[in-house]
Amino acid sequence: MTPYLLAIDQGTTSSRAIVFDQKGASIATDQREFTQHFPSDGRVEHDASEIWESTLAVCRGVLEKAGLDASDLAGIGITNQRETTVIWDRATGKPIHPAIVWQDRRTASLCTKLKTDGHEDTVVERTGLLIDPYFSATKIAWILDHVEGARARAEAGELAFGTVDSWLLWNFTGGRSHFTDASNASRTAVFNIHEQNWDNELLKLFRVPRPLLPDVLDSAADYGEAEARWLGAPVRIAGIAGDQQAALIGQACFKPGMAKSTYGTGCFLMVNTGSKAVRSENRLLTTVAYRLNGQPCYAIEGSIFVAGAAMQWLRDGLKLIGDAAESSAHAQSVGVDNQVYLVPAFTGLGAPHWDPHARGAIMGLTRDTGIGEIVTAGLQSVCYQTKDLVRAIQNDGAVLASVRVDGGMVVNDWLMQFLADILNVTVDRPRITETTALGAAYLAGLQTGVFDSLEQISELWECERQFHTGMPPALRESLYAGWLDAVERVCNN
Ligand SMILES: Nc1ncnc2c1ncn2[C@@H]1O[C@H](COP(=O)(O)OP(=O)(O)O)[C@@H](O)[C@H]1O
Ligand SMILES: O=P(O)(O)OC[C@H](O)CO
Repeated sequence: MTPYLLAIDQGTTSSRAIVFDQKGASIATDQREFTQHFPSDGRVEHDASEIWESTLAVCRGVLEKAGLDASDLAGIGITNQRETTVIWDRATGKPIHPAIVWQDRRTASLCTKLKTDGHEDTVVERTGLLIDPYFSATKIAWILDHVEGARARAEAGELAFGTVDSWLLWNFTGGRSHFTDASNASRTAVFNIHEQNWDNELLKLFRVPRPLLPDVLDSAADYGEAEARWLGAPVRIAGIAGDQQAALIGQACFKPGMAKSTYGTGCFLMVNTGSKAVRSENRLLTTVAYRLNGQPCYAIEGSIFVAGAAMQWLRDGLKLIGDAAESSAHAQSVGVDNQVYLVPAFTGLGAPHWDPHARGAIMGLTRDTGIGEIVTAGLQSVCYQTKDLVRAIQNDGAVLASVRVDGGMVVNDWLMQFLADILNVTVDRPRITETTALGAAYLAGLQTGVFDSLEQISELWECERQFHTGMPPALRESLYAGWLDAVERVCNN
């Protein structure tokens, strides 16, 4: 059997494809950024066709770079930005509206109304989520209410909804497969994570017609075949997971208590809770980490909307840096204790604050504040936000001895050291930081027989560097107290 696996990582800002071998080593990578559309305050859209075209381009590109043909692949694993909502016409395969991205806040007032009407408890109980514009359900309703005739067409079964995994699968299979996996379904707010099916009462509450929805499969499953016209030969699509869940798998966090934190556009901390769906008392989410052989494994998740996006804003919006990597030099010269706080609530605040109306701020400015202080505060905000999550997790009773990190930001040593310092938790950076794609490859590998078991996968994980705290407790406390004060000022709750 051919040992290569193609992982597609369709992220918020770029589409990536990586070929892995049977040892989990990456053979070649291809990546393409695509257009971000910000039509007005709080709105974020993608062109779903551009998502598909960029994905196809990187799949072709990576095979060329690896010097492989599609027939050399055992299978494809797809991982994706989650919650982002695409609705398309089943007959033409064309989207009826731009994709509404997970960061989009346009449904904030609808969410407030649903909360005021007392529905949040049912949603938390059944889905593990909260009522927030972040999740797909209100985005689906918004499209159906704003595209002429869409609601009637959805009821009549003429339209299909998908998160990005389903959209890519539909395109790869020429419209033959309309599926998603349990981890992606668990981010829609209409999937009952305990019963593992779409919840009729929630579908009614959010006004989501059942005929729109894909069937939900295990994360390692036979999803269909990518047609030969795309990559030159048919290839099995054998694994799907939301990108944060895929990172948990790529980090081999298979045992309860194991945690990973991913630093890309946003930051997502996840702790495996095994077969138990633990309900957070501190406004964290309960989610499906993965489902294998019909058995769901659950996780607690803290989601932060802006992490690397703050660096992008400093680079592209304020033009204070030419490149995200320049942030390290600024931070090294400024140091940790500069009293400037940047709260990057550009699209509201996620866990544990959940305030869609909050907006960003920079506080503590003095006459001698310069570019360095602001850039450093941007980096520090990522760590302070993680501390908010870790505190919530610890208040829920979890013991976090260490956290495995990944994502584009973790190459920044200064950031990783400050993270360990402020969390007072050991930070483990793996040798392979492309864990999201790796997780998708592992799922496809499990289904196609390239990998036998989760135990075998666990043995492939290797630590590249550990960061231990060296910060005096009093400094940690005073820095964090300043952050809490800054956050309180931007919240409207
Ligand atoms: N050296 C660095 N220091 C700080 N941030 C960085 C560094 N290198 C990249 N980044 C940030 O990491 C993010 C990219 O991470 P990535 O995991 O590719 O994101 P995504 O998957 O969300 O598109 C960008 O927001 C970028 O600003
Ligand atoms: O594209 P990323 O890596 O920022 O991840 C997006 C998340 O899946 C949103 O929930």
